[in-house]
Amino acid sequence: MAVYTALSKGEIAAFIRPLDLGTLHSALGVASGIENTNYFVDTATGCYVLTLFERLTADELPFYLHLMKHLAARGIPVPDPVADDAGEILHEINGKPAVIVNRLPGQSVMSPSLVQCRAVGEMLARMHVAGNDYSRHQPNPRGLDWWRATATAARAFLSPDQQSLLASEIAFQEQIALSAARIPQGPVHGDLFRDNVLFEGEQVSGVFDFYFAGIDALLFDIAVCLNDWCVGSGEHDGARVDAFLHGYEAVRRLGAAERSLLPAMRRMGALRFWLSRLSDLHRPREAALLNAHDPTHFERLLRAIRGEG
Ligand SMILES: Nc1ncnc2c1ncn2[C@@H]1O[C@H](COP(=O)(O)OP(=O)(O)O)[C@@H](O)[C@H]1O
Ligand SMILES: N[C@@H](CCOP(=O)(O)O)C(=O)O
Repeated sequence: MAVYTALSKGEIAAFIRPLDLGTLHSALGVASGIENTNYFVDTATGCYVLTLFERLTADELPFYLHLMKHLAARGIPVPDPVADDAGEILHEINGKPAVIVNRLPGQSVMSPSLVQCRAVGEMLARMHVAGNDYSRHQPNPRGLDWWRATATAARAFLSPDQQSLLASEIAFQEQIALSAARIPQGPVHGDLFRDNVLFEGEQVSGVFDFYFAGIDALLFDIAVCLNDWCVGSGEHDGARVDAFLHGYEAVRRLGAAERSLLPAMRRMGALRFWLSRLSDLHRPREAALLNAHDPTHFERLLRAIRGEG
């Protein structure tokens, strides 16, 4: 994120007191990320991340928080929300919903090796398998309805050529929606970019930022990853794509229908992030620290996957 809500050390100390996390040693606002306010919080018992939700409401959060608990309980290295004495994992601070999770070890890798691409593919498949029996349901919050609404709002900022690309891509995605609904579905992370994964050497040590998760085609997650992890200077880096898919399929094989829908899903992933970046750019929020992402990157990628690059 950014730090949208500044918290004093005293406020953070008061927040963690009922959670048995020990004395507060330090609290540092985190500059990366764009959705929520995050603080790295170190206490006598360990290192944690405190997140204040700036857009999501308390009603919307249980799907994400329980998904993280579900995956953590099955050995996936994801943040595990800390419960209070009553077993409640969703808290409140300054009138906003808040959660505190363990800080995962490792670093994000912006230029992943083939071995790291394979490792993230394998981890994604493990997440998909582990999420198979997750019982809560919520549609992908960045699905068709959201694209339509966001495209309408973004239109004023686009050239005629961009408007026509947007309209034609949404029409294409509407056409394939039925086929996409017939391939394997389950909880998807929805935003598994390089900055949401941590590595220790070649091993994935953490996957975080589940706040765009929902139930959707598992292939959507694969497409989002290929669009971020396996893109070099052009549309895609074939060696990285192969490494990622080999890793994924070592755990979960793709069906024939999934394979044939992959290019369409990659278009869907590019559309989704083009739209969200446009929306963030043109409707920026107040933040003490905020780094906006470039929408034109995904416009170019979308054109390239459509064969118009
Ligand atoms: N559980 C965690 N363990 C380690 N680092 C984390 C964890 N959660 C967040 N971070 C760090 O905080 C930064 C911002 O988190 P992120 O979830 O991307 O924010 P936002 O939801 O605002 O986009 C990340 O880039 C990462 O460095
Ligand atoms: N990954 C998205 C932006 C979402 O921000 P995050 O920091 O919450 O991952 C993008 O690159 O557009």
